[in-house]
Amino acid sequence: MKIGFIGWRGMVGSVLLQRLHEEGDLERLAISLFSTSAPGTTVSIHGSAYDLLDAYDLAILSSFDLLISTQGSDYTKAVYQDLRDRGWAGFWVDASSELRLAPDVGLVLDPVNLEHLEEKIDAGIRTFSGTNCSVSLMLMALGGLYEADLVEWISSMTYQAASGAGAAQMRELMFQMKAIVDALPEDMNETDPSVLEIDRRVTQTLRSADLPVTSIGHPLAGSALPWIDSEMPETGQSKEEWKGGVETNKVLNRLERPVPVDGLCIRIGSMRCHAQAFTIKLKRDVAISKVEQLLAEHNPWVKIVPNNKDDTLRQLTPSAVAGTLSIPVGRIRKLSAGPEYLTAYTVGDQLLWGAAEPLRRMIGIIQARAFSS
Ligand SMILES: NC(=O)C1=CN([C@@H]2O[C@H](COP(=O)(O)OP(=O)(O)OC[C@H]3O[C@@H](n4cnc5c(N)ncnc54)[C@H](OP(=O)(O)O)[C@@H]3O)[C@@H](O)[C@H]2O)C=CC1
Ligand SMILES: N[C@@H](CC(=O)OP(=O)(O)O)C(=O)O
Repeated sequence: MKIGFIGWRGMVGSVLLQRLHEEGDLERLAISLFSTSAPGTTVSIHGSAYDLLDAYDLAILSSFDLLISTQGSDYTKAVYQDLRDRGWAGFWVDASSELRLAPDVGLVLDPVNLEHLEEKIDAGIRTFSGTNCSVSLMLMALGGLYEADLVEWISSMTYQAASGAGAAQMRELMFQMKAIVDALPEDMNETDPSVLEIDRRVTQTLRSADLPVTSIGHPLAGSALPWIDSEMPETGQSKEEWKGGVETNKVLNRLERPVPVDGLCIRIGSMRCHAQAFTIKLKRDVAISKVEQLLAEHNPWVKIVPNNKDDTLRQLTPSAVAGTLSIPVGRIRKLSAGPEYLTAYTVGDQLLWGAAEPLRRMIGIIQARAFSS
């Protein structure tokens, strides 16, 4: 199987490259790298030299059996249809949202929908997309409840990291934090200035025209932004909130009889971990011990965090989870609204399970299903 990778230099792409290297896939699969900006040059990555191929050369692209793109929607728009129009029948695996909702495109999240993905490959589907990061992370965390068909509806309130908006936003978040710190006296000690003076300076900095906001658009450090992505017509939802419902049901192959998923999506000053607080209406009263068992048994990455203060604050935070594949789920308890109302909270690295890891695993699934003799 001849594999080409476009977008390896970007944020999602470099995390994918790192994972391919860690798993030995990079060397074992002899992957070729493409570039939109510097074709013809040679780069050295993880000890191997790569001659970069031209990411806009349709003849070269169409000589590959599998193309994996983390280059973004604009690139997909620019080449994907032209490739298909010239008869290319290889596999296209894409991180962007460009093709996700097309009927003949599968959404990749194999710990949740492996059988469905295999059926699609067998049925001749050759285009697959990664799912929205909040959706992937929610399904990794709550897959056990969906699998047991216990979910009547879910409200998901998200706390999303800067990385979901892009590398420039992650950098700008740090510059905003620096501007805040720079506004405080250098010789500040435990008592001087007063906390009210500190607060005054912080607020003044956040409202200042000098605060760097070119990428994020607004102060995010020391603040929170309750709108992610564009506005959807009529419903009042942000596009990120809308994706929560549609993409969840597409991953679960339930577009005909969808489970309602809705809530507010909030950008916070976390670097690369999204957190989500769920209110779940169960179809029936299920004991907490059973809920925990279903969640824990669903996949090897989900981890139940006991609902106490110490475990929660040690294990269920972006600082504990960033850079790992772990999907901790905690704060699991029944709400006072009634025995069918459950709450839970999860944290996940949005560049790993939220973006790169499902794509990496899809390479192996395609190889096993379509290329093993
Ligand atoms: N499924 C999911 O959950 C998520 C998906 N995404 C999607 O993944 C796609 C890629 O996003 P992201 O990784 O943030 O894109 P980036 O902007 O980080 O990278 C995209 C491309 O930009 C080019 N580039 C230009 N300047 C630089 C630079 N200084 N450093 C690195 N690359 C540079 C590179 O192309 P070249 O080498 O050819 O010049 C690179 O491949 C998007 O469609 C995004 O929506 C993002 C987050 C989560
Ligand atoms: N929109 C997500 C990132 C993401 O997954 O985007 P997309 O659905 O376009 O892949 C965020 O900002 O956190």
